[in-house]
Amino acid sequence: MSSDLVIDVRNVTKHFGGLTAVNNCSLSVRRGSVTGLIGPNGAGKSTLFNIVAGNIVPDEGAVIFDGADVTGLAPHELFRTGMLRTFQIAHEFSNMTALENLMMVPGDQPGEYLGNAWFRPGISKSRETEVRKKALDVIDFLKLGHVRNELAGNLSGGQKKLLELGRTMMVDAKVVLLDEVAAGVNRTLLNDLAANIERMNRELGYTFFVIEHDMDLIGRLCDPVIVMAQGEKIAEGPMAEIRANPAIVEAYFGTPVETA
Ligand SMILES: Nc1ncnc2c1ncn2[C@@H]1O[C@H](COP(=O)(O)OP(=O)(O)OP(=O)(O)O)[C@@H](O)[C@H]1O
Repeated sequence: MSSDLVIDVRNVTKHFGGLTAVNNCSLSVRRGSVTGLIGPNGAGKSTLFNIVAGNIVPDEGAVIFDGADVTGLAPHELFRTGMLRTFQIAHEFSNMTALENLMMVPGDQPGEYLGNAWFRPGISKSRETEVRKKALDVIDFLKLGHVRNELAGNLSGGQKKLLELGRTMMVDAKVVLLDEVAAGVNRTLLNDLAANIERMNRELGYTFFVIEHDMDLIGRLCDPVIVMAQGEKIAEGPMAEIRANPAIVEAYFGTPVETA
């Protein structure tokens, strides 16, 4: 075990019936890195990601998070250890403002929410003030001040993604799992989103593990990039190296990966 590794996937295998989606796969995410996971369709990326996030229990192998074996823990249990996956803002939250959404991030206890005395009559005023201040800091960091009182349901696709990122900042995640963050976001907002991920990483020290089909985004954000194919890790390195490896590009992408 190395304290440098925040996620350490060891010899993980997952079968679906007769199909081996993840095959004795080992990979790790270094603390402070933005690590990308790429590979062709059906390579096993989502399955591996779901195993790390606690949504799927592997048949074999272990997931070590921050030095502790977390194999088989449910997502809410992982949440409490500091591993967070961004999800689309749930439907019931779309009628709350951006600021309220941040204040509704779960706290340490199951069923507990950090903020908003309206939902938790017992919450102390000072606690609510503290959570509100934190939410405002997050809004400020992500430059969402102009929409802080806008209902989340009315935000643009990119603004919603920023708000999802903001929710991870409310609980000081040790690692953020980002799943297809570019999907449905236009280029301009994607730039904004990428810049914020970079700032969270460089200025605040967040670690990211990113699964993404957008190679430009992967190239911009991630180092290292891990390549999976047929359930196994086949390469790891800076995107420039991955792109320059004709065997990987041709065998696993079919066509050369365009340079950003
Ligand atoms: N719940 C499931 N039941 C049965 N087979 C599954 C299940 N989930 C994934 N698979 C299969 O496992 C293999 C790996 O799928 P997975 O979704 O992990 O790949 P991926 O690399 O994420 O692909 P994509 O880039 O297309 O999302 C595929 O052959 C897929 O059909």
